[in-house]
Amino acid sequence: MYDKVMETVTYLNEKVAYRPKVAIILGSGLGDLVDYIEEKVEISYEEIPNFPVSTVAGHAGQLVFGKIGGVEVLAMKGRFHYYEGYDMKQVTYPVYVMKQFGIENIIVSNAAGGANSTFKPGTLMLITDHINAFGTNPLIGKNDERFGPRFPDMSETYTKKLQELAKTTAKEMGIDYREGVYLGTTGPTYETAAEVRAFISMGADAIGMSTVPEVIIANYTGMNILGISCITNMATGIAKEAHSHEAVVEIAKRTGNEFCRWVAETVKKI
Ligand SMILES: O=P(O)(O)O[C@H]1O[C@H](CO)[C@@H](O)[C@H]1O
Ligand SMILES: Nc1nc2[nH]cnc2c(=O)[nH]1
Repeated sequence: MYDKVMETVTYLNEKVAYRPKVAIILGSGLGDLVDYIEEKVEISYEEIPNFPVSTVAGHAGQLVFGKIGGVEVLAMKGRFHYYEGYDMKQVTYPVYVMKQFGIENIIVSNAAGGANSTFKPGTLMLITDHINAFGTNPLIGKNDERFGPRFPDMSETYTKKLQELAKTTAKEMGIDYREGVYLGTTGPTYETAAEVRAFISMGADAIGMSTVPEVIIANYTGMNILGISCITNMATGIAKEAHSHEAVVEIAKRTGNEFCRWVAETVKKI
């Protein structure tokens, strides 16, 4: 794994002159953030040695290097999900690459169902913590100390300093946001109403099918982490209507403008 990651890193080092300090993983329908990136260099996942490829609608499958207000960034337009059939090492492969590429800060975003009944579709939620309901962990297997420790601490997974930065920025910009706990499941089914009731009793405010594996690896490798969920629908049982991924992507795109403005301004201060 280490050699493969370094092969990918070498390729990127040769391909682009950028050396970003911030990476952004864009969730379903949130790809428009790349419109805020100037002097872009785009690379398709297909071209990158050892990189998986995206198979989900709303996930383009490109690394986008460039600048937001002078700050060099790397945006991942399209992520990998466990339900696509990738194993956890493949799902989290880009995070290993980002870290070895020298990136110290990661912003993870997602489209998620609202489990907190005070939320509504379009709410932006700053992730304060998460619950791993995948039933597995991307760090299972032999540990490579070059990446991180065998037993990573997760007592401050979502970096307090970055949360404060995002909150101050939101207040300055008049952006409305909430805070809460993201629960990640394998999908690809949306939840049953009974599962949603169980997840609420566990402390979930938002439910999705991503983010947790990436964050586990980012924390393990020692990155600073900021997470934002875009609530695209209320979770099953709270919502009256059935879910569809098309509706998820549409709401994410509609809310995307606020999300993009918020992330872009926050990035400038990192
Ligand atoms: O988490 P992201 O990739 O934003 O997408 C969310 O939306 C999709 C379901 O509609 C799932 O992939 C879920 O995880
Ligand atoms: N698991 C899950 N993922 C989502 N992604 C967007 N909405 C939802 C949802 O309600 N549940």
